[in-house]
Amino acid sequence: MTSSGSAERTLVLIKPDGVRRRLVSEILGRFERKGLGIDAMVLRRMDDRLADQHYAVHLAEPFYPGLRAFMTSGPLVALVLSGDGVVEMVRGMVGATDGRRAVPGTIRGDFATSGRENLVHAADSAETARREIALWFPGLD
Ligand SMILES: Nc1ncnc2c1ncn2[C@@H]1O[C@H](COP(=O)(O)OP(=O)(O)OP(=O)(O)O)[C@@H](O)[C@H]1O
Repeated sequence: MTSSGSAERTLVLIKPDGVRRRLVSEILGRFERKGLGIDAMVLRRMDDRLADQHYAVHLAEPFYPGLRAFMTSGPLVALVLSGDGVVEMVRGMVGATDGRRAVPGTIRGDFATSGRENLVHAADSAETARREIALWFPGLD
């Protein structure tokens, strides 16, 4: 672990498809080469309870049961990235939700062809990032 003081932070997940497809270093490398800090990182599985907490806003969505089954289907990599403006910057690097519509040059645009198995999650606001970091890395300084 490294620490980068009080810079803005975001929570990113390299989803189970990213681990299965051996894209962890590719995805992580993009964030590193961009110049973002890695403040915390772990390989772990999401269980149903954590999925329900992480995706609380999506519990009632028709796609949620499939999303939960996918997100709990294997290990994923959770990480906290830091840097000025990192929340918006990382969302831009990840690209549109549906890999079929994501622009080339983005992670999903380059590597995903699915609306569900889209490789990466990134918090969508500073407030969401704080909530998700507390969920995945309780006690992180
Ligand atoms: N219509 C759908 N069908 C299947 N899965 C979906 C659909 N919409 C969203 N998902 C899945 O649920 C996740 C959360 O949806 P959301 O709308 O928050 O997308 P996002 O903000 O681009 O993605 P994330 O929150 O994972 O960064 C998506 O990343 C995708 O895996």
